[in-house]
Amino acid sequence: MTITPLSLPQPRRAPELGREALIVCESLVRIYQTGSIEVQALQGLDLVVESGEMVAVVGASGSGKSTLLSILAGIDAPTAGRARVDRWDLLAMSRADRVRYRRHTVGFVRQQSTSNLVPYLTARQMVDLPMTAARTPARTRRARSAELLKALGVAECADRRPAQMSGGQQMRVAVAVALANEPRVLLADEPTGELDTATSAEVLGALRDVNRQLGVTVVVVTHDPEISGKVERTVAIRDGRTSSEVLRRAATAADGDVGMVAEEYAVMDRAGRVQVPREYREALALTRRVRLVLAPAPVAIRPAPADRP
Ligand SMILES: Nc1ncnc2c1ncn2[C@@H]1O[C@H](COP(=O)(O)OP(=O)(O)OP(=O)(O)O)[C@@H](O)[C@H]1O
Repeated sequence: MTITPLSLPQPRRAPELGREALIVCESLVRIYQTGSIEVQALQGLDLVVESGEMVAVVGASGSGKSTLLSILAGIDAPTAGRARVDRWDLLAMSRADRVRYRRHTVGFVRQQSTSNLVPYLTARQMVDLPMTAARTPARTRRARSAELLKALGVAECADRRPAQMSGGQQMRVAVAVALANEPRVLLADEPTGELDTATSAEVLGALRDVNRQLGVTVVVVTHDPEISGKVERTVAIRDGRTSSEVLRRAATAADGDVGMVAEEYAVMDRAGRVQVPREYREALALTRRVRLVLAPAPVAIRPAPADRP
């Protein structure tokens, strides 16, 4: 019997994953242990975010989105794998490093706007608080609070307490608080989860401004198609792994109109594993064995003859 070998081009050396990136997660694992029960919230997740990007993370309930964000926020520690943000290795941080990291490198906004805020403080006092903890001089603190509240469109709330603000204003003040110490990364967990459509659009606008005008890298976990459909990159998590990504870019049509084009990509991990989307598997009747073909496209995936109906 003769076996036709695959004819492969000379291998190119794979570059190190995300060497220049701001956020790199590789084969990230988080196992929660409750009694004798183990839950694998993250099962080898890969994620690379470049400095200056705005990325939405989507996925079904329980897929591991909040776990990922808590790890990136320095609140939770991974069980295994690699996670680096800026110069920080999130698996090897001391307690003191973790405090520094949370104070200066990342800002975190939670879903309930009220849980981000202190009920008896004004917006100005709340933005001041993280800077006081970082021993920023009073004059700089005053200037930065005013600047941030203005940049987020809530300057008129400076002397108001949370109860005197709308849900959208509370969320924008929470973003200002998260940005007080000039972090490079803003992490937001379902920031529009409790808001109506108009207010959600307002908060999305604020996150975009933070990204584009202040140059902060934004990672936002969301179920809200208003957010995930409007950012340049949406990463989907399934069962604790990144399964696919949608990239959006502006394109000019033949009639000269500029519109957004969205392209979906499957994500391949370091071991070369790709999850073929269910629609493709069903449409092509792919089951257990598949045939990989190198030409004419770089790689085509076809059903193995025996698996064909
Ligand atoms: N502290 C914990 N202890 C035990 N299990 C946990 C803990 N936190 C999360 N889990 C489990 O880990 C898995 C992932 O949870 P996670 O909250 O990250 O999902 P999610 O995608 O954010 O879900 P949702 O969209 O509902 O917020 C779930 O099965 C969850 O029950």
